[in-house]
Amino acid sequence: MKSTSKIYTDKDSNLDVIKGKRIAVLGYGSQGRAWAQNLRDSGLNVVVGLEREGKSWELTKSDGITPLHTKDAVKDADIIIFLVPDMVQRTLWLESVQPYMKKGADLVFAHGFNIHYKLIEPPKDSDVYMIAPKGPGPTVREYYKAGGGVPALVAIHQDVSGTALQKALAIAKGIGATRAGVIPTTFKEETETDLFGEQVILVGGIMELMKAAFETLVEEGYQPEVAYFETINELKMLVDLVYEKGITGMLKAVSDTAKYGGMTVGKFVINEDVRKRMKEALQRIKSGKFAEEWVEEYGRGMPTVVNGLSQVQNSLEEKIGNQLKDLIQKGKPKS
Ligand SMILES: NC(=O)C1=CN([C@@H]2O[C@H](COP(=O)(O)OP(=O)(O)OC[C@H]3O[C@@H](n4cnc5c(N)ncnc54)[C@H](O)[C@@H]3O)[C@@H](O)[C@H]2O)C=CC1
Ligand SMILES: CC(=O)[C@](C)(O)C(=O)O
Ligand SMILES: [Mg+2]
Ligand SMILES: [Mg+2]
Repeated sequence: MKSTSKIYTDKDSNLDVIKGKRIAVLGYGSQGRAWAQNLRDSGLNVVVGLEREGKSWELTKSDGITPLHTKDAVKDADIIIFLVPDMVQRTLWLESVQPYMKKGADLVFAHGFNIHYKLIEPPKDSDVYMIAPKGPGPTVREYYKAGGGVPALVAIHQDVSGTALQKALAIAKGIGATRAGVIPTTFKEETETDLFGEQVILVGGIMELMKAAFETLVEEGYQPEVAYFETINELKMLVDLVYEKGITGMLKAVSDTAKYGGMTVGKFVINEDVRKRMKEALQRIKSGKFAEEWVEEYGRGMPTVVNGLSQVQNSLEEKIGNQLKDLIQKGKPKS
């Protein structure tokens, strides 16, 4: 184990290093919309670069930010931030950024995928760095507006100017991340851990665990509504406890019966075999096999993602969840 050498906060970062510099945020989706608005509200000079005048274009304007065609946005930009989907970045780079950008402009990422797997090979005279928020875009915006911030990782791939870290921390401050904390990492560590996290726990692991538990109860004849509350809806309340008070806090809030059952049966279900598979999943990420497979899937129009989404949408648990939605919302505290 090697712990972090430093956690950066507001006092380690200074917006002045990038004040007045022209920042082009490419893409206006989950992260792009949050970053552009947070950076603008932090007093920085932001434009948004988009390929087409469609939905994102209109949204940008209605949020009070100037949308430009990508090539016009990058033309005068000092800092170019890639916030389009990972699989779109290479083509965007080759067709609309590289030929038009100012020599030596900074290239900035929110995830290391394209640099780490060498889908983008940046020019030698650019600073290349990453600020990777550890949370979804809408949360990055929501926390910032409320005076807080979502924690992030920073990494430097190329530091030609000698000031890449200061600039990365200034952007982290501009999006609110230093109000929480920013941990230094490498493109390799961020990419591999981010992919691992979303595959085995945050997205893949939790989703399959919820589905498997729900279906087990329903197959055994229990009412789907009861199964939904038990295996899907209540998860948020327990995760919230972990978020606020740690695993210990969660354990203290549940009954002794749940503590005993959880401690013994948890290990029986999530056993050594599961850990072996987690290692296998990590191995596929480290070897580049996962990246290769994903690039190929994307090239075929993402059939697995499209079909998977429609299967989830049409599943019994989603139907039950939708039926119970009003009732669940009614019980939530109004804040
Ligand atoms: N979604 C998230 O919460 C997180 C995302 N990231 C990273 O942030 C980056 C952006 O991801 P998201 O915000 O999820 O992207 P997204 O999928 O929300 O981006 C959509 C936006 O990208 C643009 N776009 C989409 N397709 C395009 C195309 N074919 N050509 C040109 N522009 C196109 C449009 O402006 C659209 O609004 C990625 O590197 C991702 O790994 C990092 C942390 C969390
Ligand atoms: C939200 C986030 O951090 C993820 C799961 O890694 C992603 O959306 O790629
Ligand atoms: Mg992530
Ligand atoms: Mg991710």
